[in-house]
This record gives sequence, structure tokens and C-alpha cells, in this order.
Amino acid sequence: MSQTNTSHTAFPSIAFIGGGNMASAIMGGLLRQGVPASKIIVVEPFEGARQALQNNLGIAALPVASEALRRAGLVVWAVKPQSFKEAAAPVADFTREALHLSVAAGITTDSVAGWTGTRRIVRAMPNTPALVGKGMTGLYARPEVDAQGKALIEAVIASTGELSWVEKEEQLDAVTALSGSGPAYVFLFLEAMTQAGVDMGLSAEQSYKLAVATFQGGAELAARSTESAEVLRQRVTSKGGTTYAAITHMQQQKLPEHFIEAMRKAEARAKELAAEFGK
Ligand SMILES: NC(=O)C1=CN([C@@H]2O[C@H](COP(=O)(O)OP(=O)(O)OC[C@H]3O[C@@H](n4cnc5c(N)ncnc54)[C@H](OP(=O)(O)O)[C@@H]3O)[C@@H](O)[C@H]2O)C=CC1
Ligand SMILES: O=C(O)[C@@H]1CCC=N1
Repeated sequence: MSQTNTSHTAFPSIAFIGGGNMASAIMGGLLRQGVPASKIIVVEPFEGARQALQNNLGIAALPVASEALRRAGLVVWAVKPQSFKEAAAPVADFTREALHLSVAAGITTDSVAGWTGTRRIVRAMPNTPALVGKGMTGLYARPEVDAQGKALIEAVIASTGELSWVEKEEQLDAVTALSGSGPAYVFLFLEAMTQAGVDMGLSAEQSYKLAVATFQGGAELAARSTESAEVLRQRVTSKGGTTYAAITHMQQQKLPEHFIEAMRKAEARAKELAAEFGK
């Protein structure tokens, strides 16, 4: 991963198309980094979302595309894959000279190029921990994006956490299945672990606290350790002990295999989204 030299003073005006969850996470990161709210323009048709942007982030949003978009040097597409084509039609004429960054799952840069009339496109797959500066984003740049463009994208995304470039665009579907959707898997495990704690006599509050701290601690240990996850797991698993009982049951139930299968469903869905909504 290369480092960027782009400071926030060098940021162009940035237009967000769609002002929902993911756009807010990226805007929050930019503001934390010192980018002034006046450098950010948002197009967001839903009044509730526009109010939330104003109240929570101090960013004013337009209900529809307008000439104001012409001043954007970077356009961030943060609409659902299902709405992308429709959202692009009124925006494209104002933004042909800009660099484009799409976070939409599945939608290929060929589709985005067709809708926006430019090939200067980076496709990204962020995740919601971006809201607290702990995001992980996979990135793919078309060959038409130069080093300066990539540095700008890195500076924007670095404000939300870590990033990793992929060489082939289709690898972003794997990133989507892994780190894009991944926070939901973590939350599902948190729900199940909390429920189990409650069933065994702990309060819901205490059980949740233990579960969250266990994920944080486990992830931090893995991040700092030179050992593999398998070795770290074996260190917890005393022969004939409690962890052994739990892990053996999970393996007998083929939990790892089911988990891998589930992630392949997410990857397949990314490809379906491209086929259904990329035309
Ligand atoms: N949430 C996640 O964890 C992640 C999401 N993504 C991707 O980010 C994108 C956005 O997802 P997310 O932020 O969760 O979704 P949200 O629904 O929170 O945000 C999308 C926003 O776009 C608005 N919108 C709809 N149509 C238009 C339009 N024509 N012009 C401008 N804005 C429009 C929506 O308004 P309204 O509600 O009125 O329709 C909504 O506020 C998706 O493509 C998703 O694949 C990527 C990584 C992770
Ligand atoms: O579920 C989705 O389609 C989006 C993309 C990754 C996370 N949320």
C-alpha cells in the first residue's frame, strides 16, 4: 500500500450522490480529517437524510442534481446498485471532467463509465466500521486513473480506516463478500454469543459486553501476532477442555464449511447485482 501526499488543503470539492449510511461514514472521516463542510456537496432526494446530514455533520444537501456539481473534482457514488443508473442520468452532464469513486456493490466500472461518460473511475468496497475510523476498503482503479487520482482516493479513504488495492476488478466481489458484508457476520456472532450468555444466566448487558470485548481482543491479538489464526485458536483450545467441546461441535456441524458457502453466496449476489442493475 503506497502512502499519499494529499493533504486536506489539496482536496478538491467532493460531490456525494446519495447521502445514506456509507456516504455519511466517508463524509464523517473527511470532516474528522479537517476537510471543511463547504467542500462537500451532496445530492440526496430523501428529506430525512438531508436533515440528518445538516444536523449531524453540518453538510447541506441538494434534493436534485444542479450546476453546483460542476465544481466537484471528485464524485462519490453512494447509491444502491438498484438506483445507480437512474441517479446517474441527471448528474452525468455536470461531472464528466471529475474523477469518480463508486462504492456500489457489484456494479462494474464499465457500467459506471457508460452512465457517467468518463473512464476515470475507481471502484471501492468499504465497510461500516468506517463510521468510527476503523473501516477496511478494497479499491480497484481503471487504467485511465493516474497516480494523482489514486493518491486523492487514498487520502479520502484513509480518513475512514485502512485500504487495500486489488489488481483485477472481479476481486472486488470477493472483498465485498469478506470485508464489505463482514461486519454483519460479526454482529450475527455477537447476537448469538450474547443470547448464549443470557441462556447461561448472565444479564444481556454483561453478556454483550463480554462478547464485544472478545471480538475486539481476538482481532487485536491476531493483528499484532506473527502466528496464524489456526495457531492462536489452538492456544485457546486445551485438549479435552471447554473450548475443545465447543469447537468440536462446530466442526461436526460443519460450521466453517457453511460459513465459507455463505460467503460465496455474497460473492454470487454481487455478480447478480451487476447483471441485474448494470445494464
Ligand atoms: N451499508 C454497507 O455496509 C455498505 C454499502 N455499500 C454500498 O454503498 C451504497 C450505498 O449503501 P448505503 O449507504 O448502505 O445505502 P443507503 O440507503 O443508506 O443510502 C443510499 C442513499 O441514496 C439515496 N438515493 C436514492 N436514489 C437516489 C438518487 N437518484 N440520487 C441521489 N441519491 C439517491 C437514497 O435515498 P432513499 O432512501 O430516498 O432511496 C439513500 O439515502 C450501496 O451501493 C452499497 O452497495 C458498500 C459497502 C458497505
Ligand atoms: O449488503 C450489501 O449489498 C452491501 C454491500 C456490502 C455491505 N452492504
